[in-house]
Amino acid sequence: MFAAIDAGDVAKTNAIDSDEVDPIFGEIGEQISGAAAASRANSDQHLHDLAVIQARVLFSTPLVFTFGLGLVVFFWRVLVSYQDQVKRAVEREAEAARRNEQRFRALVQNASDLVLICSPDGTVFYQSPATHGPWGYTDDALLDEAFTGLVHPEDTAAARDLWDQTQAVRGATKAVELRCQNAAGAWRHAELILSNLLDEPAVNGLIATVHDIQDRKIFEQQLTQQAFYDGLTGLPNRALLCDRIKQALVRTGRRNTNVGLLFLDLDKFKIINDSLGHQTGDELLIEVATRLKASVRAEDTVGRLGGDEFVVLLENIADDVSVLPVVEAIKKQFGRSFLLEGREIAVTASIGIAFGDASRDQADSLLRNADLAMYRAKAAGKGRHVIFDSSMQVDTLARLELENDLRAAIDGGQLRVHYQPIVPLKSERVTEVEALVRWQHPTQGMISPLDFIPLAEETGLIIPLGLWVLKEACRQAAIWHAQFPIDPPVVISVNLSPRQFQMPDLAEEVERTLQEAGLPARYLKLEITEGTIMLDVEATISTLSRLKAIGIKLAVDDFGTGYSSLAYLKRLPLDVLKIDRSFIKGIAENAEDKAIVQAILLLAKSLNLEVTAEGIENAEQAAMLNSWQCERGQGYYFARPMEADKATALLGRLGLSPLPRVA
Ligand SMILES: Nc1nc2c(ncn2[C@@H]2O[C@@H]3COP(=O)(O)O[C@H]4[C@@H](O)[C@H](n5cnc6c(=O)[nH]c(N)nc65)O[C@@H]4COP(=O)(O)O[C@H]3[C@H]2O)c(=O)[nH]1
Repeated sequence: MFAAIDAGDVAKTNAIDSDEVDPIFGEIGEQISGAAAASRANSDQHLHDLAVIQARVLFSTPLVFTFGLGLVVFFWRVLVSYQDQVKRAVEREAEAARRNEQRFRALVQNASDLVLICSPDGTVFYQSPATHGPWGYTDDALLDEAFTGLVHPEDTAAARDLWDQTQAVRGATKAVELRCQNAAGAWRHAELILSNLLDEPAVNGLIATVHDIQDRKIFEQQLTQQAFYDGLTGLPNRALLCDRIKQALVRTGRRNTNVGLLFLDLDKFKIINDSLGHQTGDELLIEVATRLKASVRAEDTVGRLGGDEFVVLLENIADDVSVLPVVEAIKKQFGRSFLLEGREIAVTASIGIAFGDASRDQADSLLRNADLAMYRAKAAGKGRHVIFDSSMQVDTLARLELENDLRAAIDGGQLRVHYQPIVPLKSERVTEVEALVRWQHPTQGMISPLDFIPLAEETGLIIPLGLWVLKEACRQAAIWHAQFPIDPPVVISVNLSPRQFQMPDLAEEVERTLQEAGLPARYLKLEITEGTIMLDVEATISTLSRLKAIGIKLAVDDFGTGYSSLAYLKRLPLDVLKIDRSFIKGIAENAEDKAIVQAILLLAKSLNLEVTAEGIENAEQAAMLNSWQCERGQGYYFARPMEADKATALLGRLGLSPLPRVA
């Protein structure tokens, strides 16, 4: 049986009766059958399970497939989207890079800066195109050149220094201001910025950026010019002058020398400025500046303090005498007349001189001393120079005091008008009186107008002062007319100063004064000096015409001293020429004076003007002038100026009878 089993002969095996084999085999067989049945059942269960699984699988396969497909699609989409994103990012970066490059290119091409890349030995191996900027170099103009070739010879040392400092330190950036030449050959102010990029593989050189700062430099220079130089003449102004004086004083200590300071003030500048206009005044100042510079050494400083005040600073002055050649040179320059508005005008300057050294002086005290000396020079007459001495400080204080006193005098009733008769030489009767102002000073007594009229003119006090005199004289004349019915009534003559003559409302002011006084205009004569008239003939004609239209008589005072142009003279609406007393003085003994006076008389006749001779001091002069047909005379020979009550008494005594001699 076992053999049949072993041989796999199932049929034979099955045919063997189990009992014949062994009863035990029955048990075994049963057990096996049981086991087989169990096994079968088990198998069936497995098969069933498998079938279930199979069914489940069969049932779930489409789901899995669908799910897997979904995953694939999902991942595909993710992948595609990621790829898109990456692509877009790459494109964006490429675009940004392209734009950056375009921008950089545009910047470099259109930048006004010139950018050079140089090798360590300073040779240019890259040059930005700078054709359109201030530098104007074409693309390769500077290639293979040393970058210092651009730099101004005077700035080459600074450029080399910058190069050495920058080249020594990798990554360093340094800058310096210097001048560089552009393609047209012009030198321009530039800021040279050097960056050491030798460690940068893409560059491997030193970048030199040449940045144009021409405009800024010019602006800076303008600011400096404005701060330290006079805008009109270009000369150092007060601030710079003071600084130079300070420095010069410091140097005196080291060199054991002196500083010499000349303080110049133009004589009569105000008159020129007011009458010929500010533009002409400016022209004069510019010409004065030029002439002053021509009078001194290159190392000396000429400056302008303002107005018509100039200063000359002289260094290394051994003694007082060594400034005199400079003073003479300046005077020589002023010896030539100045051509202003086509006219030759003589201008003089008063010069004050002060010396200083570091041990005792400071800039401002030195200036003040020179200024004081200048005032002394002015007082001594025009065109003079005076050297400072300490006594002048006292005088200046006195002058300041005088100015204050004069202000008080005008308001405080200290002014008086004195009257000097003017007589026809034939009849020697008083037909006219000249009003002459006096100052009754509370402590100094009677002060002559010669001592305060120039000060009043300078300070502008002449305007209120002159108006007061005019009012007082007209008031007095009106009283005399009422008191003494002489026929014709006495004429009152009043002086007008240059400043008064410039008053725009002069004619109106005079007319108002006449009305207030009740004096007819034909009994007022206004005297204007020849100098005032000739300053601006056109303006003079207009002012005189307005006065003439009111009916006032007009006289030229001090005639013969003011270089009148005869051509202009005949255009002026004048009535009288008053010959200056300096000519009358010498007529008896001086042939020249005699000839001048005769010529003036002839001229007056041809211009249809009457003549008054001033300063007649004796009978001989009166007789000579009378014989030359001079109409009128004034002078100590006839009468000195007198107070109003004395003049009133004189007029009352005289009536129409000749004047008794008072001198
Ligand atoms: N040596 C000498 N001198 C004589 C003789 N006869 C008259 N004089 C002086 O000559 C001056 C004549 O006045 P002026 O030429 O207008 O010269 C005047 C005038 O320019 C000015 N002045 C006087 N009063 C006024 C005024 O009210 N206004 C203005 N703007 N100036 C005035 O002051 C100047 C001087 O006036 P005064 O000192 O009063 O001097 C007066 C008078 O006293 C003489 O025979 N010999």
